[in-house]
Amino acid sequence: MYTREEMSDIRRFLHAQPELGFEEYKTQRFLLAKISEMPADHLKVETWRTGILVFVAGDAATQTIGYRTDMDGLPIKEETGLSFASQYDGKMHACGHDLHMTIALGILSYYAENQPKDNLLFVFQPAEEGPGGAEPMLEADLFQQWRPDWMFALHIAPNEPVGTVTTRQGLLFANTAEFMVHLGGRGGHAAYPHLANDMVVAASHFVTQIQSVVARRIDPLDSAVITIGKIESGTKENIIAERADTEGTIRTLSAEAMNLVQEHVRKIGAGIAESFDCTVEVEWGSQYKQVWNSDKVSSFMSFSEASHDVTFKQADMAMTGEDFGFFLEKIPGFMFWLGVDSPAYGLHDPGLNPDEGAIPVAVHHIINYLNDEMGG
Ligand SMILES: CC(=O)N[C@@H](CCC[C@H](N)C(=O)O)C(=O)O
Repeated sequence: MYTREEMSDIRRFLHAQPELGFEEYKTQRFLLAKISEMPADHLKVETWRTGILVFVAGDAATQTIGYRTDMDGLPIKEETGLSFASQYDGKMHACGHDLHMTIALGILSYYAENQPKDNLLFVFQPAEEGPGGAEPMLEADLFQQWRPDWMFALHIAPNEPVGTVTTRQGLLFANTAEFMVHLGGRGGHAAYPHLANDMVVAASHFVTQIQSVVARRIDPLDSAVITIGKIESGTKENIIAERADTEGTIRTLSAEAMNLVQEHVRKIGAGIAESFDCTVEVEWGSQYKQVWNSDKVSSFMSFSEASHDVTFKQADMAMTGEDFGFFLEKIPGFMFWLGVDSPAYGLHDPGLNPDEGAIPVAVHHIINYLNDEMGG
């Protein structure tokens, strides 16, 4: 089994070479190389696109338990100043997937040396940040052949100290939908606005108006978020822009609220086209299912509460999204947060700097929990 230092080396190597969704080629090669160094007697290893599945055969199996990690980085320029910072300009592991992969490898290295009683399936899943690897992976014959009876995963929590795990039964993460809105009008000279059709102004109205959907269309006792993370428009201060392209994401606690927000984004887009006499195209990107923890989470919560190695806290619902929700829609299981103590720089922040002390904490806690679940 890996030492703390070996796991730190693995994490730093992965951190230095983040790759975007379905481009995790070097990541996959590195993980396969690490797995190939482990005793292989009871392991079966297969690749699926840029992901990997490792089936660990139990010696008296009555069930298969799945453990999933995501693999991709984000299009963010790293600003941590760390010695092992990203070597790829404009890409960063800013959501902790480098830690998630290291923890999965750490647990796997233990079970490669210590055959478990039950079967285990280690799921190295690409493209969590987008376009979404969970849904097609779940449908793949390879996954179905080893389909686990239940499965779980973790996500780093920058706002919690190392040694803390938090989760809850029921809804943990929100429903999400990415959208792109393209507005097209007529460009022209800045001095003659009446002869043009300014898409900077149209896009500004669109962005402002959709905020009223959350304030005025959603039941205040329900919840929704609309964030526009990107706007591209124009070329120069004295040229009226003929195009504006916006990208955003919707988060809701309920499927009903998601349908309602999507309907109003479409309607507001059509209204902008009408009032600004321009064209509008609303495009939908990946849409993730909520992360719903089944009652399988209760054994993890009571095990963690009783554990001397971690402090357990009840989690609140979060508006983050996770395509692990697709697995949990079909297979019972749960997700939990792992404290990594980076309160000043959260998820998707160029300064995110998780404490690596969380890696051995997670590896040992999960091994202890799995052994307990397998009756060991
Ligand atoms: C945990 C986390 O940060 N997850 C991402 C998931 C991406 C969802 C999707 N690409 C979207 O933006 O709708 C998150 O942004 O919550």
